[in-house]
Amino acid sequence: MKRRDDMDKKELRRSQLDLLKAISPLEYEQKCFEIEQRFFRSDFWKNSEVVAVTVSKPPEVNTWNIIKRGWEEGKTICVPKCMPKTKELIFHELNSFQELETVFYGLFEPTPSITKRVHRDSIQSVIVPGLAYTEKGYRLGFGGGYYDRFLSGFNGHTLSLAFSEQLVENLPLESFDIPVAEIITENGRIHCE
Ligand SMILES: Nc1nc2c(c(=O)[nH]1)N(C=O)[C@@H](CNc1ccc(C(=O)N[C@@H](CCC(=O)O)C(=O)O)cc1)CN2
Ligand SMILES: Nc1ncnc2c1ncn2[C@@H]1O[C@H](COP(=O)(O)OP(=O)(O)OP(=O)(O)O)[C@@H](O)[C@H]1O
Repeated sequence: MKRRDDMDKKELRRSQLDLLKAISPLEYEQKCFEIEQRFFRSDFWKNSEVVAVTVSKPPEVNTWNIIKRGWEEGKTICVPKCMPKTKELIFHELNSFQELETVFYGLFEPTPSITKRVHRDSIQSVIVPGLAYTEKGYRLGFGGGYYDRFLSGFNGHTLSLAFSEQLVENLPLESFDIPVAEIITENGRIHCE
């Protein structure tokens, strides 16, 4: 039987996704632009040479321009690959969108045979994805527990990009949940620590 918190989370995921899907295309573009602009001005971005980021899929905040800007600025951009059996997340250096492949869930992942693996210790900063966040930086993800596992033992900087619609009063918290240090929305920056 599923635990009560898991059921809550499942419902929360569904309702957050519905909320995000209801953002109109023009509003989506504008908010993504504002989040991006604020992000590029942040110390997080300026001080990170090796950055881990997901390849976004709507209705998530768009990360494609961040990847491109990173390449322009000579940063090392690492993107995640899921290991479904162990629920482990590994990162590979991405230098072209053509190095991506679709493995499952309609998500883009690095093609392992043509990209170099980057170990966790070499990653300075991680942009952590999620569906909902509290102002303390706690996060509801897609449910794999991939980032919770990756972040336990990660000592670098963490940040999430979110629409203000993704900020919630509270979330069902569990012992393994690791908060992100800051959140950038179209309206401002939240310092969580
Ligand atoms: N763009 C993007 N890429 C990303 C993430 C993300 O949030 N956004 N991830 C962030 O972690 C990882 C992928 N996360 C995943 C999380 C769960 C499942 C999955 O298989 N889910 C179950 C349902 C789980 C549930 O609802 O309880 C399934 O579909 O069977 C797949 C991928 C890595 N890449
Ligand atoms: N550090 C960990 N060690 C072992 N199991 C974990 C850890 N973190 C999470 N899990 C397991 O992973 C499952 C999914 O966790 P959770 O619902 O918190 O995922 P999520 O935060 O929504 O997803 P993600 O971290 O991928 O964005 C849970 O059943 C949990 O037991």
